[in-house]
Amino acid sequence: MAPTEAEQHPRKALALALAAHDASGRVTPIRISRRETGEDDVAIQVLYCGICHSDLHTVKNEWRTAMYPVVPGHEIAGLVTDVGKNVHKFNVGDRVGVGCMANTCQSCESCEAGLENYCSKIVFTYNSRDRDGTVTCGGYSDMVVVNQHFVIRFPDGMPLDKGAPLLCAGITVYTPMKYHGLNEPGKRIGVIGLGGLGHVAVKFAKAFGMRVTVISTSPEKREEAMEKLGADAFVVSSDAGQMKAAKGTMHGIINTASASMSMYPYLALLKPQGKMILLGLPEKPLQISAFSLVAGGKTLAGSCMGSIRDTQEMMDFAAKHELTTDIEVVGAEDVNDALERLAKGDVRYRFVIDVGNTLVAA
Ligand SMILES: NC(=O)C1=CN([C@@H]2O[C@H](COP(=O)(O)OP(=O)(O)OC[C@H]3O[C@@H](n4cnc5c(N)ncnc54)[C@H](OP(=O)(O)O)[C@@H]3O)[C@@H](O)[C@H]2O)C=CC1
Ligand SMILES: O=C/C=C/c1ccc(O)c(O)c1
Ligand SMILES: [Zn+2]
Ligand SMILES: [Zn+2]
Repeated sequence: MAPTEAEQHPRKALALALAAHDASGRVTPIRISRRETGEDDVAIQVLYCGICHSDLHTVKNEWRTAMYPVVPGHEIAGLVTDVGKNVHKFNVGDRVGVGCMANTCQSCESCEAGLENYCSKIVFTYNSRDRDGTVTCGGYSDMVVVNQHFVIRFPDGMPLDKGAPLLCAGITVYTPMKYHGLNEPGKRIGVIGLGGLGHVAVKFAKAFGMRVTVISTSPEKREEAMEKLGADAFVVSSDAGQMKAAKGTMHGIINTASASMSMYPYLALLKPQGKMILLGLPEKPLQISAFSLVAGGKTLAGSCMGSIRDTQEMMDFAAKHELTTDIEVVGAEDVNDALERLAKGDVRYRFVIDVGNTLVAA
């Protein structure tokens, strides 16, 4: 494997990674450089990394932002291998994780308010311009080096493989539930899209004591949604009768659909003054009529990932409730197959790469 031009850190450690090189989205093994562990850094041996639909949008350049070669992965779980001299919170051997953010300015209004996820200078974990001018590489890689502020502690007893997807999918659904009052026992919440984010949304909503309706394009997910995940109701969005029966029943909806949609039938499911929180980031615009919001005094909001403080809170809440994710573990050699299956919705409900055992030099 030839070193690539991504090997540009002046003081560096070499790492093995899977990178996409063009909009086919196919990944191949490459060597990349990581900066040496800085004073405030934590070096982590990656053992597991979830495959988020954002990885797929990015490697296929659906958001027109790809800076190839792209090394995706922001649901990273592993072990600390080295810490900088200013790091006192973590020790070698600790079980840790990294989510969507690798750095922020830590001084703007959002950062000061503990909402780093809305920092205008955010450095995403991958495909983002880092402070030193290099492009960040994510967790489809055997090691990462991250500023200590962005490292999350795995609670005792939470498995690294099933816990990894909480670092993006988990915090992304937990945050809007917390900030929009969609965590109150007895309230009825809808979850659009039973995928990586959606299935975790159902689990958090049930842990909060809510009544949950899944709104899905996939009738075959009904039984599992209700019997395994604990959803209280399941509505097939293409079934006009089911959608009509569910009209006006929901206090809030968490919308995780990865593809564009007409919002009209979904907004009709909200009670008056209900809220829909958009999480999905489809490449094409959504269709929406003003009447579907104005007439019922409804709110349409967006939410992006979550703060570091909330991520740790979410992990601790999940551990307390024995809440993890439903995963299919794949080897590094099967990541392209997994990406193709994710594009088709053929996963229950998150692929997680067994990086530690399978991403090894040939
Ligand atoms: N806001 C944020 O901070 C974040 C946003 N995201 C974005 O959220 C989206 C979901 O991510 P993830 O859960 O990983 O993706 P998944 O592919 O795992 O799940 C998406 C689900 O959306 C549903 N869906 C697909 N197409 C349509 C459609 N045309 N109409 C309605 N529903 C549809 C499917 O569920 P079903 O079969 O039940 O219909 C599918 O399983 C992505 O766009 C991702 O980029 C991800 C993380 C953070
Ligand atoms: O999977 C999470 C991705 C979130 C995200 C939000 C906003 C944005 O511009 C991105 O590139 C990614
Ligand atoms: Zn993600
Ligand atoms: Zn900031």
